Amino acid sequence: VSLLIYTGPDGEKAWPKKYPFCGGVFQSPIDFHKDILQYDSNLLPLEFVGYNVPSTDQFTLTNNGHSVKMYLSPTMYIRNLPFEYAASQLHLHWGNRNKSEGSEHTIGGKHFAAELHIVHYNSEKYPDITAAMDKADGLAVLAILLEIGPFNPTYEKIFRHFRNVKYKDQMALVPGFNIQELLPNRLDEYYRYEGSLTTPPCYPSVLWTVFRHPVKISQEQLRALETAMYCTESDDPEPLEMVDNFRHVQKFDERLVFISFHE
Ligand SMILES: NS(=O)(=O)c1c(F)c(F)c(S(=O)(=O)CCO)c(N[C@H]2CCc3ccccc32)c1F
Ligand SMILES: [Zn+2]
Repeated sequence: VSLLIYTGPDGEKAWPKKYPFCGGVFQSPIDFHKDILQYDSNLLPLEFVGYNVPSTDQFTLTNNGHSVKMYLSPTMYIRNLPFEYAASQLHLHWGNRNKSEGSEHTIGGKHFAAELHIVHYNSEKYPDITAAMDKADGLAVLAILLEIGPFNPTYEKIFRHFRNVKYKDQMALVPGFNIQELLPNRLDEYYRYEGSLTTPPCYPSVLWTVFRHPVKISQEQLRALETAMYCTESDDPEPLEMVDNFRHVQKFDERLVFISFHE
């Protein structure tokens, strides 16, 4: 998927033509509203191993033309899921400077400003993410909803590098830090459902964990996210701003979302 388009004639409605799974079952994202939620007391707080990466290590941040993503190390993994899932990368979805409503998942029909995804693969069953990404039990993605509040120094450890990945295929090195600090405080309160990748090829291979509580970043940090990057390469005569890179919520019939908390 070179220049993944979210809007216009080649937008998300056209994805199924080239990527059949995008028109298939178990598609993400979805809206969480009360009549599809069911409390499940077996949903334990997630445990993270190796997330506190020393600053002597470095993560590669890159602009891949439709998101900004940071590669993580497979020494980072999640316990307390059906299998052990090793970290692969994190990336973001956002709106635009006039409409800061770029989250993919919504709660009661409400969009949040943006959404961080940390993509993991089932390292117990598969050697790498490429082998795992089209398997029903292949991926686990953590989703953190972002909203406006005070300046967030942990997010700034990534955001400060946006000026060096403005254009497609540019890269920057980010000193290691504790990735768990990107998550909300209540790791025990989340939505859980079986869904898909929200970009082509849209494989229905993702165990989604969407944390109940949003994390706050400042208006300025959000503005930087919404205005820093382009989908196009640095020498492209017609630059295309990287904005509104979120998929709209999908139909969710006859399915339930399990919640680890009492409303
Ligand atoms: N919202 S999401 O979590 O569904 C999701 C994305 F939204 C997204 F943009 C990407 S990607 O790596 O930028 C490009 C995918 O083709 C991935 N990347 C995943 C999917 C395929 C793949 C293969 C190797 C490494 C990462 C990924 C992704 F899982
Ligand atoms: Zn994503």
